Amino acid sequence: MPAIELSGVAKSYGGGDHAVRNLDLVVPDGAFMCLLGPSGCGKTTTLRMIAGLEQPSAGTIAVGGRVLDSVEQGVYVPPEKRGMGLVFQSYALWPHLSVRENVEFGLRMRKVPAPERRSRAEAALKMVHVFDAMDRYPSQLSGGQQQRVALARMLAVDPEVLLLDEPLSNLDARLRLEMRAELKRIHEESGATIVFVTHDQLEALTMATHVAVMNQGELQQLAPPMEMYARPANRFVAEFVGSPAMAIVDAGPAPGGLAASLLAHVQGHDRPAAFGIRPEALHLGTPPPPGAWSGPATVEAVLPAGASWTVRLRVLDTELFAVTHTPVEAAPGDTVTCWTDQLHLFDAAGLRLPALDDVAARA
Ligand SMILES: Nc1ncnc2c1ncn2[C@@H]1O[C@H](COP(=O)(O)OP(=O)(O)OP(=O)(O)O)[C@@H](O)[C@H]1O
Repeated sequence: MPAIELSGVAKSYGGGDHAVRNLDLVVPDGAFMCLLGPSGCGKTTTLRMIAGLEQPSAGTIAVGGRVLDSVEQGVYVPPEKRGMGLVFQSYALWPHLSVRENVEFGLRMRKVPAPERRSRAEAALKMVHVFDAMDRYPSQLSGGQQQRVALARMLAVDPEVLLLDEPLSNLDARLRLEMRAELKRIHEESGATIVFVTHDQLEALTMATHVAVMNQGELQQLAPPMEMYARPANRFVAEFVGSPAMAIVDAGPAPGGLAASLLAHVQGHDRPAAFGIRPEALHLGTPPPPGAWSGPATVEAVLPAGASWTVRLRVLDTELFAVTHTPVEAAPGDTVTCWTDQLHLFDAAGLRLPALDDVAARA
C-alpha cells in the first residue's frame, strides 16, 4: 500500500537558503530507503516533511496515493493522522514512565487490550536487548539503551511506515552491527516501508534496498546500494560511498604522470576529465588480465588489519591506496606492478561517463 511519493518538494526556513530543493523521490511499497549524505544536506528535513513535522515550501507528498501535503492544493495532514512510526536521534522517552510503560504507551493509545499490550511490549524489548531493564526509568539507562527503548516503542506498534533518523548513532560498534542485522530482519519479516536517515555510508550500503544520496539539498542519485557502488552517478557519490574512498585522478596535462598513462589507456573513448579508482580494484603483482591498465608503483606503507591489507602506493606522480584480502609480501621501497580493470570515468561537470567495460558490454 504505502509507496511514498515526493514531487517537486522544497523547503526553506524563514525564506533563507533551501534546505531541500526540487526533490522527486519515490519510496516503493516495502522498500528500505536510506537517505544518505553529509551533515546539513537536507536528510532530516526530508524525513520530517514525510512525518508531517515540517511543511514543505513547495511540492506534494503522497502516501499510497493519498495526498498528505500539497502547498498548491492547501492540503496538510498532521503527524498523528499519518499513522507512521517515528524514531529520532533524540528519543524523547517519557521520564515518569518505566521502560515497559514507555513501550506500551503507543499501544494504550491505540486501545490494544492489556494482555496483548504486555506481550507485544515484551517481544519488542527482547528484540532490542533491553528486556532486563524493563522496570527501570529512562534516567537509569545509558544513551544506547534509551535509543533501543525508543526503537522498541516503535516496533511494538508495528506501523506500515517507519521513519528513522540516525537511530543507531548512540550505540557502540558491536551493538550497532547487531542492530543493523536486526533491523534488516525486522524489515524483511514485517514488510514495512522504512525511510532511514544516516550519514554513514556503510550503514546505508548494508541495510538498504534503495539508497538516495543527497548533497546541499539536492538528490544526487537514487539506486540499489550495490548498483550505486558499482556505478556512481557523479564524483560526489563516487567519493562519498565506499571506504576507503575512491581515488579521483584529474586528467590534467602533467606528462609522464598517472593521468597521462590513464588517458593513453582510454584513447578512442570519450575523453574523461577525471578517473576514479576504488582501493579494492587496484591489484598488486599478479599478472594483469588483457585490457587492464597497469603501471609501476612504489610501496610506501603496508597496513595489515587481520582480514585485509591496506597498501599506500606511489604510482608515477600520484599516491593511491590499495586494499587486498590476500597477504601482502612487499615491503616499503619495493617496486611492484599495479593494475586495475575497473576505471570510473567522469566528465568536466563531474558526471559519470560510460566506463570501458560498459562500452565493451554494449559493443
Ligand atoms: N529549524 C530550522 N531552521 C533553520 N534552518 C534549519 C532548520 N532545520 C534545518 N535547517 C537547515 O537546513 C539545512 C538542512 O538541515 P538538515 O537537518 O535537514 O540536514 P541533515 O542532512 O539531516 O544534517 P545532519 O546529519 O547534521 O542532521 C541545514 O543547512 C540546516 O542548517
